[in-house]
Amino acid sequence: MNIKIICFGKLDKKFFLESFNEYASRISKYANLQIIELKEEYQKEDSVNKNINSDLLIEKLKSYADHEIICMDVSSKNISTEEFSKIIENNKNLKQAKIVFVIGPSDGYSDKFFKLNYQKVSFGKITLPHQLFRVILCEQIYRSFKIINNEKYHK
Ligand SMILES: C[S@@+](CC[C@H](N)C(=O)[O-])C[C@H]1O[C@@H](n2cnc3c(N)ncnc32)[C@H](O)[C@@H]1O
Repeated sequence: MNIKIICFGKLDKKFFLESFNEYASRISKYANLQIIELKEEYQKEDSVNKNINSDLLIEKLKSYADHEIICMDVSSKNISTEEFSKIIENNKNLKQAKIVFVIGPSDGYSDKFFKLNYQKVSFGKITLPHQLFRVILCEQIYRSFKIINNEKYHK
């Protein structure tokens, strides 16, 4: 199974990198994880940055039309870990499945992006910084595999 995370920028803090590497290594037992880092525009006005970064994302996602695309968005539908694991599990053929999770830009998604109606989910109504969110998303992906495989994991 192939899982991609499209996100903006790099992990530049040692503690985030170490945590991410730990979960990436755990996930590697279950899936092929690939991180695609886009260069974020942040030097212009917020509204301009938002459009430029969202347009970049829209272009990038065109290459993944054959993937299930899930955009992570604070203000969208809240889902539990079990519901999140179903998104992974519901891919009919786990070996062939291709999922892309998207971590959005710092200024959020543009109206144009929202109009494209990608599937969007939230891990709750708190806004997490994108580097920390990458770690949390990987932990939830790992946790999902433990649930799917009925394996023991600390609560
Ligand atoms: C710093 S946040 C962006 C916040 C932006 N102001 C907004 O309202 O979308 C960067 C990205 O992290 C992800 N993110 C952060 N907290 C999240 C949460 N609680 N649920 C889902 N995604 C989250 C989203 O993909 C978001 O686009």
